[in-house]
Amino acid sequence: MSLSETAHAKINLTLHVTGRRADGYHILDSLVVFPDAADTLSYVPSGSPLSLELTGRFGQTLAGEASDDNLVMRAARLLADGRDVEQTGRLILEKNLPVASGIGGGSADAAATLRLLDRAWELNTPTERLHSIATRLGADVPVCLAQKPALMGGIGEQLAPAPILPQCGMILINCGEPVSTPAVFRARTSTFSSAATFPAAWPDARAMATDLSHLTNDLEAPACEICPAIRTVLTTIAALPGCLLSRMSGSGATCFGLFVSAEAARAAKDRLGSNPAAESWWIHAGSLSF
Ligand SMILES: C[C@@](CO)(OP(=O)(O)O)[C@H](O)COP(=O)(O)OP(=O)(O)OC[C@H]1O[C@@H](n2ccc(N)nc2=O)[C@H](O)[C@@H]1O
Ligand SMILES: Nc1ncnc2c1ncn2[C@@H]1O[C@H](COP(=O)(O)OP(=O)(O)O)[C@@H](O)[C@H]1O
Repeated sequence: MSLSETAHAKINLTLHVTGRRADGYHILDSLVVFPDAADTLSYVPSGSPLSLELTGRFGQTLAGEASDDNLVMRAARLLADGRDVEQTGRLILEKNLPVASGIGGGSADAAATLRLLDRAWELNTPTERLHSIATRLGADVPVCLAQKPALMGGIGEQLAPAPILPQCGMILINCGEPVSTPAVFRARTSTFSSAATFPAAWPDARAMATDLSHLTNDLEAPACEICPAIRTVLTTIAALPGCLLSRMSGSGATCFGLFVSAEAARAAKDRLGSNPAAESWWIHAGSLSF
């Protein structure tokens, strides 16, 4: 019987860089949410050694890289490490999310692999061990394990519950240019922000957008220097009817717009049809998955 997992995109509603560790990694303070845009990872049992097939709009983007280097296969190997498990079966990754785009697609796939193979191989791995494996795979992988809104600290491994979020809609736009995360961290100025403070809950999307507008993504300015097309996307989103807030996610280049509802976000997406620049963009409109 085949099994599958949904790997939701990760969006940093805010991202403050508050410090830097001796090893060069940056200390972050970020409010993270998960919209309904996602990759899908499936597992089909077989007696053959574990393999990975890539499908979906962005499958070809990853096809040039060795399958063993894919975060899915790296996650599988780490999960099996030191366990009595035969690493067999077919993994099929439907890659719907743009690659190297600030929405943690690879991290979401790695986390989905840990959840999926833990079930498929009947490992019952303790949560703390899954978290520790996730941390070794990448700074964004731990938050993608539960795919729940979270306040992310440390370099990404410290997780606390997010404020209670209101219903809202979100549009995501990626201009198609991959952006290197280390390059964006390197391009930032040397100043650090303080950690953000949040209320316990927001009554509605407007109140949330107002509070978020006083906070920042500290990687947005350096990413715009590296990839000026991000500015065009941000301006386009901000001008959409009903947009409450526009901002870049992670290290870019994907930007999001907040709306009162998924319907409002979809209506705004329809308006983009008349924008010639949008023809080559990846655009998603929907809601947050709680
Ligand atoms: C910036 C963020 C914000 O959520 O998102 P993305 O832009 O990747 O989506 C993440 O911290 C990215 O997490 P992830 O993509 O897993 O990073 P990793 O593979 O662990 O690290 C890639 C590189 O980014 C830099 N890095 C990453 C995380 C961090 N807290 N400090 C850093 O300085 C380091 O140069 C590191 O070598
Ligand atoms: N399953 C995967 N999906 C996306 N990228 C992957 C995957 N496996 C390995 N990678 C590598 O990880 C890098 C970061 O990808 P990604 O997670 O999409 O970036 P971001 O966190 O900025 O959205 C890519 O450049 C790619 O080479």
